[in-house]
Amino acid sequence: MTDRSPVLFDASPLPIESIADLARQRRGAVLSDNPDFVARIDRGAAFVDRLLREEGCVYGVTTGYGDSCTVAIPLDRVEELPIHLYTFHGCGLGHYFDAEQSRAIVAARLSSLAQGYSGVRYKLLQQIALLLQHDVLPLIPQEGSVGASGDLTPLSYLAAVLAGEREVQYRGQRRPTAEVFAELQIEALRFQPKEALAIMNGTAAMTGLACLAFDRAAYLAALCTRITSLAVAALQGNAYHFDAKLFSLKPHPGQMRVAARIRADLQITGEAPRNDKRLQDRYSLRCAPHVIGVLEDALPWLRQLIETELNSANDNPLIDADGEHVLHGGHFYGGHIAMAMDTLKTAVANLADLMDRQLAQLVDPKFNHGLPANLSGACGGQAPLNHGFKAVQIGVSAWTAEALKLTMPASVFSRSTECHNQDKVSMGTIAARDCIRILELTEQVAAALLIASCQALELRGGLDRSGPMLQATLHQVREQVAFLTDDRALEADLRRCLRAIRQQQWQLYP
Ligand SMILES: N[C@@H](Cc1ccc(O)cc1)C(=O)O
Repeated sequence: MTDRSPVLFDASPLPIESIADLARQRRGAVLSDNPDFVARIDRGAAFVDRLLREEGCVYGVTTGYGDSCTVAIPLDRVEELPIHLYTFHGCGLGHYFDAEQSRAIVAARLSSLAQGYSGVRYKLLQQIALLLQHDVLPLIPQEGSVGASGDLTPLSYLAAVLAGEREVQYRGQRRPTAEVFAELQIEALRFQPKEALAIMNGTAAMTGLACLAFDRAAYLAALCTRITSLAVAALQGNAYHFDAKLFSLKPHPGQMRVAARIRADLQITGEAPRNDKRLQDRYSLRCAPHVIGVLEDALPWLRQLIETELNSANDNPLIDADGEHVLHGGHFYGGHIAMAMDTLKTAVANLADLMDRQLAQLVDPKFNHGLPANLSGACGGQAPLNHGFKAVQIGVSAWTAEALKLTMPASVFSRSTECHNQDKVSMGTIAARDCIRILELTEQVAAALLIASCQALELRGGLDRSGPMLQATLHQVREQVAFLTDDRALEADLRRCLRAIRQQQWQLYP
C-alpha cells in the first residue's frame, strides 16, 4: 500500500521518496511537536543567544559574511544583519524553479535545519512547515549558485519569503508574499541574528533537485527496460541474450535485475538453444542490460550520497548546544551532490542514446526484419504518401543529441569567487539542473520509443507471441495513443504519453 501519511520532520532520517512524494503532493508535511525535539531545537538558538551575550562575538552574527568576516558589526545593529544577507543575495536570474522543485527545495532545507545543529528557533522550523502545509512556495530563480557556500542565492528567496518579502507561487499564481500571508493570516518572521545564515548557507536547492532526479531516473530505468523488451519482441530479436546463466557469469546486481526483467517480459524460461536463428543482435538490444544496468547499479550508491546530504546539518557554523561549541567548517560544500548529479546525468543520457539506437533499428527496413519503413501503418494506395515515424525519429535524434551535449561534468568547472574566500566550489546546483534537463529530454525519447515500439509490435501482429507484461503495456499505451494508420501530427500523443511517464502512471515491475 502506498503511504499517504504526511512526511514527519523530526530529525530521523528521511528517504528520497519522502521528498519526492511531498514535492509531487502525494503526501503532506508535518513538523514534530514532540517536547524533546522542540527543546533540543530551541537549545541551539538559546546557546547562540547566550554566546552573543557572554562573548559579544559570533561569526556571521557579529561579523560580516564570508571574506567579510573580519568586519565587525556593532552589537546594536546585529539584528539588521540577517536582513542584509537575504537582501543582497536577491540577485538570482534565469527561469524559476517550478512548484514541484520548490517544494523539494523547501523540504530539503527543513530536513537539514531539523537536525538541530543550526542554532535556529523551533518557531523558524514551524514557519517553513507552514509554507509546505499551505503550499505557499517561494519563487526561486534557478541561476546564481556555485553550490559551495551553500545555495546562498536560491535560498535567500526562502529566507525572504519567511520574512514576508518577495514573491511566492500560490495556487498556480505568482503573487507578493505579503499579500498571500495576509490572506492566510501567516505572520512574517523576524529573524534572530544567525537565522538567515542558517537558512541560506546550505545545499538544499541541489539536494531537493537531486531527490527528484533520482526518483525520475529510477522510473526511467524501469521504463527503458520495458521498452527494450517491446523492441526485442517487435524486431524478433534473440531473447536468449538475456539468459540467466549468461548473466550469472558477470553478476552486477543491477544488470542481472534488468536481464531478469526482460526475461520475464519475454517469457523466457528454458535453456538457450545451441544456435538461435538470430545469432547475435546489435548492441542496442544485446547490451541493453549492460547500459541500463549501469544506472541500476549506480542507484544504491547515489541514494546513499543523496540521503546522507538530505539528512545532514549542512550549514556553517554549526551549533553544538549540548557540547557548547561553535563548529566552523564547510558543510555547505555540495561536492557529493555534484558528483551524484554529474554521474546520474551521464547514466540517464546513455538511456536516451540506447533508445535512439533502438528506434533506428525499428524504423529502418534495412534492419527491422520485415517491418514497414518508418513503421507506417498505411496500406494500399495510401502507403506511398505516408511517412509514419520518420519525423519522430528525427526528433528523437535531436533530443538525444541535446541530452548528450549536457553531460559535460559541472563539478570540474570550479572557479574561485567571493574575493577568493570561496576559491574551490562544487557547482552541484548546476549539475542537478543539467540532470533534470537531461531527464526531461530522455523522458521525451522514452515517450517516442514507447509509442513506436508498440506500433512495431502491433504491425508484427505480435500480441499473441508476447507475454502478459508486454500486453499490459500495449493496452496502457493504447489508452493514450491510437495505432498510427494514416499520418497524423503526433505532438498531442507524445505529450499525453510524456505526462503519463512524468506521473509514473504505470507500475512496471514489482
Ligand atoms: N558560506 C560562507 C558565508 C557566506 C555568506 C554569504 C556570502 O555572500 C558569502 C559567504 C561561510 O559560512 O563561510
